[in-house]
Amino acid sequence: MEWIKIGLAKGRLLEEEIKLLRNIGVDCSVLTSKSRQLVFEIPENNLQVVMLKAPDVPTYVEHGIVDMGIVGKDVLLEQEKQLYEVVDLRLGKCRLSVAGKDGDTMEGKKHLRVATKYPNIAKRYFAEKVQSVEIIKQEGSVELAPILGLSDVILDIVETGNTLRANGLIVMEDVMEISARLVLNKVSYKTKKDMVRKLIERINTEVDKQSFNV
Ligand SMILES: Nc1ncnc2c1ncn2[C@@H]1O[C@H](COP(=O)(O)OP(=O)(O)OP(=O)(O)O)[C@@H](O)[C@H]1O
Ligand SMILES: O=P(O)(O)OC[C@H]1O[C@H](OP(=O)(O)OP(=O)(O)O)[C@H](O)[C@@H]1O
Repeated sequence: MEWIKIGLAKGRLLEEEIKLLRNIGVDCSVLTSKSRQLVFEIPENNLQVVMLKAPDVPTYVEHGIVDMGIVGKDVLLEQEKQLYEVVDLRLGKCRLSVAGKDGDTMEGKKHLRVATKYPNIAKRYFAEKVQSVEIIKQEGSVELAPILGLSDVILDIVETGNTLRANGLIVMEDVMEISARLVLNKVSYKTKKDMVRKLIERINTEVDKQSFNV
């Protein structure tokens, strides 16, 4: 049997990813079990599902270990892997923003210290603004950096704004809107064309239906 292999980001996007699969007719009962299993087979839908850490999704897709994957646009922009981005799934919506201490300004700063989990995005963003920067790579709790004096600003995800507010920070500039994307291995698109196209079509129809309902 020919399988379509799909890599899902197993963090905060997972629930919405599973809902999307369920809505296009995939039997997701095995995926909702609380087991530590990472690879699942759903033979009724010829689907193999692999649970990945979000930043690893593009790597597995680029190498063709999975045919397709679901991951945030932020991760795609940071990594710039060789793959096709085929559908904006309009889930996992948030923004990438530059934030700093309430009352601070970036104006007139000769050299700006930027703490972020997204060093490549930050480098490109500030280069375009012709702003000289020192990028300080973080793994999490990025909001701490300006509070404790490690950086002047952060470039990070903002969803509700709760984390910024709770730490006395404000958005200084919005960089871009983010949502999850369906991405495709370039070879799978050719070798599994019919299966892949059908799946993309079903996903597209479902995304349009959801957007219409909003
Ligand atoms: N409030 C948010 N914070 C972070 N990511 C968000 C948020 N809202 C939506 N996203 C999207 O979800 C993705 C985060 O998924 P991920 O699984 O890495 O998050 P996580 O559950 O915070 O994982 P971890 O704690 O391991 O970093 C981001 O790449 C982004 O596209
Ligand atoms: O605007 P909000 O709704 O508050 O969401 C944004 C926060 O969520 C994310 O952090 P996460 O929870 O992933 O923790 P982390 O600091 O470990 O990355 C992100 O890095 C922000 O800190």
